[in-house]
This record gives sequence, C-alpha cells and structure tokens, in this order.
Amino acid sequence: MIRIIIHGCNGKMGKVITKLAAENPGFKVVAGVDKNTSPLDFPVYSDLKDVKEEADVVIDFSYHEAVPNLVKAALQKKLPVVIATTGLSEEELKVIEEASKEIPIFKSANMSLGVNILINLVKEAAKILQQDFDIEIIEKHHNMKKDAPSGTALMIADSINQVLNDKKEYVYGRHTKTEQRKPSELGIHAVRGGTIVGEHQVIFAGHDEVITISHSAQSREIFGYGALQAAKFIINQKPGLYTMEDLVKKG
Ligand SMILES: NC(=O)C1=CN([C@@H]2O[C@H](COP(=O)(O)OP(=O)(O)OC[C@H]3O[C@@H](n4cnc5c(N)ncnc54)[C@H](O)[C@@H]3O)[C@@H](O)[C@H]2O)C=CC1
Ligand SMILES: O=C(O)C1=N[C@H](C(=O)O)C[C@H](O)C1
Repeated sequence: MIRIIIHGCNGKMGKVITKLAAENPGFKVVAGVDKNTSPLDFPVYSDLKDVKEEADVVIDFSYHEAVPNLVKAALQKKLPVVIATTGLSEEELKVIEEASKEIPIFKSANMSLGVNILINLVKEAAKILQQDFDIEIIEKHHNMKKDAPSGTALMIADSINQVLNDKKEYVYGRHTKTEQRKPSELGIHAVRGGTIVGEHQVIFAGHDEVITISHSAQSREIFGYGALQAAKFIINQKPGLYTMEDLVKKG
C-alpha cells in the first residue's frame, strides 16, 4: 500500500485525491498539509517538516509560493514528490530542479492522459503546418483559478516550440496590440468563468481553413487519477525530474 501525504489537502484537488485514495485499497492518505488546517479524517499540519507519520510520497496540489518550502522539507525527509501545482516562477522551478538531483520529483501541469495525447497530436500538426498556419491556444477554466494562462497552455506552447526549434514568440492576449499578427507569434488566451473544469483548444488557422485540436476535462477526477498513477511511478525511481512522458513510456 502506498502511503501518501497530500500537500494542499483542504483544496479542491486535495479533496479529490482523498476520495480516490479512500476508494482504492492500494493507497492510504496518512497526513495532509495545508495553510488551512481544518480537520479531516487524517492529521493536518501547516508544514511538511512537522509531519510525524511515515509516508512513501507527497502529492502536491497547492499554490506556487508554497512549493519551494514543500520541496525543501521533502528533501530533508528524502521523500519523492508529485508536483501538480501550476503558475510556478522561474525561481521556484529552479528550486525543484536542484532538489531533483537528490530526490525523485514528478512534475506535470496536467495529470490527465488525454492532454498528454493532445500534446503529441499538436506536435505532429505543428511540424506539418508550420509554414502556412498561424497557431493560437485558448484555455478556459473556472472562476476560482488564480494563475493565467494555465500551466497546461504553457506546456502545450513549450511542446510546440520544442518541435519548431524555439521559433515561436508567445503573445498573451492582444487587447493592447495595434499591429498585424507576425507569423512568428503564438497567441495564448485565457478565459475564466463559472465551474469550467479545464478546456484547451489549439487552433491552426490557415487560408480559408482552420484545424482545431482540443481537450475538455469533464471532472477533476481525471487529474486525481493521474496523480495517483504518478505517485505509484515516482516511488520506484532514482532522483531526477520526471514528466507524464516518462510515465506513459513506462506503460
Ligand atoms: N497538474 C494538474 O493536473 C492540475 C493542477 N492543478 C493545480 O493545482 C493547484 C491547486 O488547485 P486547486 O485544488 O483547484 O486549488 P484550491 O485553491 O482549491 O486548493 C489549494 C489548497 O492549497 C492550500 N494552500 C495555499 N497556499 C498554501 C501554502 N502556502 N501552504 C500550504 N497550503 C497552501 C490552500 O489553502 C488550498 O486548500 C493549482 O495550482 C492548480 O492550477 C489543478 C488541477 C489539475
Ligand atoms: O486550476 C485548475 O483547475 C487546473 N489547472 C491546471 C492548469 O493550470 O493547466 C490543469 C487543469 O486544466 C486544471
């Protein structure tokens, strides 16, 4: 049985992980960490360093500013970590990279299998359509989301740039622009409203034709399920920084 500490246990995703783990005998939540220490069915702490329970892995769905402290405490405890939190700054990403030299860390801005398949399709399309088609990404999320654009939108943009040798320059919205779109641009647009779980559209717009590749999350459970699979994967890895691609490759 895999013993889990949930970082961000009182949040929307923390509660999804709690429910999925309770339904699956292969997992047990032994403790939680959150700045909101409202009681749950397991002990809740305000800092990972204070957790007394033995665990195999930490799953993090919290807030970007909380991640460096989490990673430093995981390093002290030699605990593998699954990081799902988005909106991480360059500095916060560096802390993760450094720590991954000593502990295994799995990081993905989207834990669903579907988005990772979308990324493969988008890479293929970008290679074929790069000459004549403009690429734009539109993401839509619920009105509680704090970061914009979504981590997934940025991950999709980075994967496009990976196959196009960093040719694309990201343009976030166009409301202040008074000039024509350059072919080198990759537009990224964020919509926020209601309870939208998470939608990502990648538009390839050419002359008189548009190809759209899209993913629509219909529940938060798809992210929770992926995070549990990532936890199962990461506990058996050597120190390093792992992504969904590594998990999918492993089968
Ligand atoms: N990679 C993925 O597949 C997914 C990633 N996310 C990301 O996960 C994060 C959390 O999402 P939600 O659960 O929807 O948010 P939420 O706001 O419902 O929950 C966040 C929790 O983290 C806690 N928290 C905030 N600051 C903290 C700190 N300094 N120390 C400890 N706990 C702290 C909050 O009290 C809250 O309980 C966001 O960054 C979101 O974008 C969300 C869904 C899927
Ligand atoms: O905050 C969310 O809800 C989500 N965040 C992730 C992101 O920023 O890409 C993933 C998912 O779309 C839900």
